[in-house]
Amino acid sequence: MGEAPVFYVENLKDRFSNGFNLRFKGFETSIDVGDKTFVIGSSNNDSISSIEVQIYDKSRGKWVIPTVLGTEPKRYEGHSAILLNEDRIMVITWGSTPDDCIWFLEVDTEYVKQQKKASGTEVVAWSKGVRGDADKPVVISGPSGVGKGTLINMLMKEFPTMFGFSVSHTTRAPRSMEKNGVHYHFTERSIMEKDIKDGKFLEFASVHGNLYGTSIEAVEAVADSGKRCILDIDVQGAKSVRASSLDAAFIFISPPSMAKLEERLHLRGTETEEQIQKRLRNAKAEIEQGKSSGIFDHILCNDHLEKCYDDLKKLLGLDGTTSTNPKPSSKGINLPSKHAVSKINSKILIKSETPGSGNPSKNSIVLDVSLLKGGAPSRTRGLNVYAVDPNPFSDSLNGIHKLS
Ligand SMILES: Nc1ncnc2c1ncn2[C@@H]1O[C@H](COP(=O)(O)OP(=O)(O)OP(=O)(O)O)[C@@H](O)[C@H]1O
Ligand SMILES: Nc1nc2c(ncn2[C@@H]2O[C@H](COP(=O)(O)O)[C@@H](O)[C@H]2O)c(=O)[nH]1
Repeated sequence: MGEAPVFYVENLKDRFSNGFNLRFKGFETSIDVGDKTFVIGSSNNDSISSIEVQIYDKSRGKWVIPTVLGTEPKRYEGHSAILLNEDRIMVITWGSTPDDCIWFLEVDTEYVKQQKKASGTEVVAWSKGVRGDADKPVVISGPSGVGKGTLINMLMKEFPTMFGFSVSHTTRAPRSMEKNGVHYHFTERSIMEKDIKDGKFLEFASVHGNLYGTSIEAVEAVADSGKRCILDIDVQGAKSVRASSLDAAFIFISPPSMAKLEERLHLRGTETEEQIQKRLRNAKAEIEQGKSSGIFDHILCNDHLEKCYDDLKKLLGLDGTTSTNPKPSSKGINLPSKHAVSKINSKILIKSETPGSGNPSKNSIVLDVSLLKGGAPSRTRGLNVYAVDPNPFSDSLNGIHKLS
């Protein structure tokens, strides 16, 4: 069954020819969501062009400038926009690189609703689209010394192209073998506190007397590399991530006994006796919470390391029953710079607006958004992009033949 293509992009200048004082100097699009019109426009200041958002509240007849969360798209020549699921606007920037051209402005997702409630203001949030099928992040938690880091290192060594580590920030001093930017971003408390206040952290917690936290940027960096993100965080952090809109798998590692945990901390030799005792006191509460709070999807006991590692791999589908070959990549496909966008079901057709510009496979692209995962406050994953051979007799996607 063919359906009429839906093209929501309208030019505000045609629609509101007078009366509204938009501060955009260049290109803008407007999208209606319920009783609000979201106007996305370029504001040019000499060399830099970035995207800004204004909302027209039709029921109140008022313009609102929302709080904009997340990193917004940079430098573009123009953009197309289309509404998805009544809660996010897909923005395709013109002339950006393949890795940087698909963005989502979330206007009514769970995350945005939470932020609106918390701030009492109008909020929208940017999330960059990442091509491909990277699986959801994995949160690994458990008491200090249980072996989280050891298990994660084994995983990253065996599957280097599959997993990426979310490098946390901490105010604790580096251990002798630890490198800044690799094991942690070692930082001063005042700087970290300011960044937390500025909304740069997905979660943070005071752990054993120091501040630890996962920046949104750390998780985004892994998603951008196309890898599955692994977070090594304490139980309080896991609880915060669980309450956030980051869709993740939560695994708790428990020790075989407190005596074994103490022995491991002593053998590791990275803390003073006083610090070890503090970590052991905290461990009791963490184990209780880990096992009973319902935060975690899975609990693994790290008694014998190899056995625990095998169990972890099974949980992650890496026990040989699932292919670990890299999934086909759509990373290299360029979107036509100036284009028209239409939507049928979960497929967005992008057609070049530059006539006679050569190979049709370069001009017509389909974005399949049926498997979107994640979103603000991190990346939106699961975007599949392919070139198509458009049927010249039909504007509907029924006539499209996949090329790649
Ligand atoms: N199953 C195991 N049996 C014996 N020793 C282990 C086992 N797993 C890990 N270890 C050892 O225990 C010590 C603590 O492990 P690791 O540093 O990985 O713990 P962690 O959970 O990451 O701790 P922290 O939260 O403090 O960073 C290390 O010396 C490691 O080699
Ligand atoms: N809530 C968070 N906890 C974190 C983060 N990074 C690490 N951790 C946890 O802290 C303790 C101690 O770590 P150590 O390196 O000092 O031994 C451990 O349980 C980690 O899981 C974070 O970003 N957020």
